[in-house]
Parts: sequence; C-alpha cells; structure tokens
Amino acid sequence: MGGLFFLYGQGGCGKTFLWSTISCSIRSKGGIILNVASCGIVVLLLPNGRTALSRFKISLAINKDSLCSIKQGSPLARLISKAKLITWDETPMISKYCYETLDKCLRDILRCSDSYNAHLPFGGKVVVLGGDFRQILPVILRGSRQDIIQSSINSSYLWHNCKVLKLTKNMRLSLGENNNIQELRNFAEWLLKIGDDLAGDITDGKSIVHIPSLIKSSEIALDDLIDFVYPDMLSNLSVENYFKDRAILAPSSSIKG
Ligand SMILES: Nc1ncnc2c1ncn2[C@@H]1O[C@H](COP(=O)(O)OP(=O)(O)OP(=O)(O)O)[C@@H](O)[C@H]1O
Repeated sequence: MGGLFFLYGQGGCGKTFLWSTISCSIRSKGGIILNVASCGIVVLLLPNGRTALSRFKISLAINKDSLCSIKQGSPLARLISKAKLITWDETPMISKYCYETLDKCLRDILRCSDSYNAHLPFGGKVVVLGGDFRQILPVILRGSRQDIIQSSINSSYLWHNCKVLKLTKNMRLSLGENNNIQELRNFAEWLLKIGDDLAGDITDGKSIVHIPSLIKSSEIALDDLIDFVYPDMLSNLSVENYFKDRAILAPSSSIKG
C-alpha cells in the first residue's frame, strides 16, 4: 500500500474536521495515527497533535542535508513504524527540506519492516499533507519570490508522487445560523480573490490590495475587541481552557503590544 496525499482546501472547507474524523476512525480500531502541524497554534486544533519539528526531531536550522535525530530501534522509531497514518497540517508553511528530511528518516526506520517500499515516498508509510497554498508560504530571510517557490513542498521531488485531493465547499459558511452570513460570504470570497491574485491592481508582478478597516484605530474599539474575545477575563484567570480557546492575532508583535 503506502502513498502520499495532499488535502487541498481553502479555510473552512473541513480539513481539521477530516483530520479528527480519520483520527477517531483509526484510534477506535486500536491503530496509531500521528497528527502533526507546521505551527504550534494549529496543533491546538488537532487530536493529540504535536508540531512536526518536535514530533520528528527535525532541526530548526533545516537544509537539504539535514537528518532527523531519531535512532533506529528507539521507542520513537518503533512508534512511527507502527503508525498507520501520518497527517501533517498547514504543510505549505515550511520548507520542503523538512519533508525530505522525514522521507530519508522513514526510509531508514522502515528499511527492516515488512511494509517498506523503496519506490514509494516515506518508504511506503501513508502520509497525508494538508493546507492551502493561498495562505502562508515558507519564510525565507531576504528571499525572492523564486526562492520562496523553490522552498515550498510542491517544488520537492516528493511532489511528483503526491496525489492531490480537493475540498471545495466552505463548510464554515454552510453551517448553523448566523446573522452576518452574507457579510462572512463576501469576506471569504474576497480572501479567495486575494489568494488567487484577482483582487487589486497588478502592476509589474505586484498587486496592491485595499484592506477594509475592520477595526477603527481608536483605543475604544480595541478595548471592545479585547472584551469581546476575553469576556470576564479577571474571573476566568484560573479556568483551564479560557486562554487556550481564544486568541487575538496580529501581523507583528509591536501591534500586539
Ligand atoms: N463534513 C462536515 N460535516 C459537518 N460539519 C463540517 C464538515 N466539515 C467541516 N465541518 C464544520 O465546518 C467548520 C469548518 O471546518 P474546519 O475547521 O475543519 O475547516 P478547515 O479547512 O480546517 O479551516 P481552516 O483552514 O480555517 O482551519 C467546522 O465548524 C467544522 O465542524
């Protein structure tokens, strides 16, 4: 068996839902599934998730010659070897070398197992990657557009063996009752247009997009936002999931401060 798949879908199409469903299905039969993600905040949404770098002991200073520090025969090597499936969310965010490093590592670990297949990526282990290339791509210090594309997973030798599966319906917009549903749909369409390079004026390979000011830059509006996200903060300081379940994201730490 074995195989490499990529689950491709815009935000809200049900990728996380699918990871959870597959995890429940495999674990209910006593099987092992390793759920990882490229960044910490996504890990919070995955059942028993870990960051990929931590789970597979991949170095932060990654390059094409990097290796995972997993020893043949170690408990971690045996766990990986027994896993029925590895899922890796937000794949486009990090360098292709992370996947190539894992590929080398799994070939090494699985070499003596019955399921080993030298012709398949990851030595024949089933690996499902997922994400949306419209979202964040690898960050390359002072890198050009070409450098970023070159470092992304679809420029890897692994990509030729990858079967792309697409989720196309935005489930987040199809569920429940929401008074602002039309507003949310418009926002989702606008985000898609940015991702597909259809918003704004394209000049000389760059496009300028006008971002509507969702929050007016007054301190009162900011206080309202904080109260909305963190209601009754003081009385909830010791509630276990209070801070885990909510976050305000900002493009830079100076804005958060
Ligand atoms: N097949 C489904 N049946 C019922 N509800 C679903 C299904 N798929 C997704 N949902 C619901 O739709 C919403 C969005 O799904 P989900 O969070 O899995 O999307 P996502 O692709 O991971 O989004 P993002 O990329 O923004 O994290 C969730 O509330 C989820 O429970």
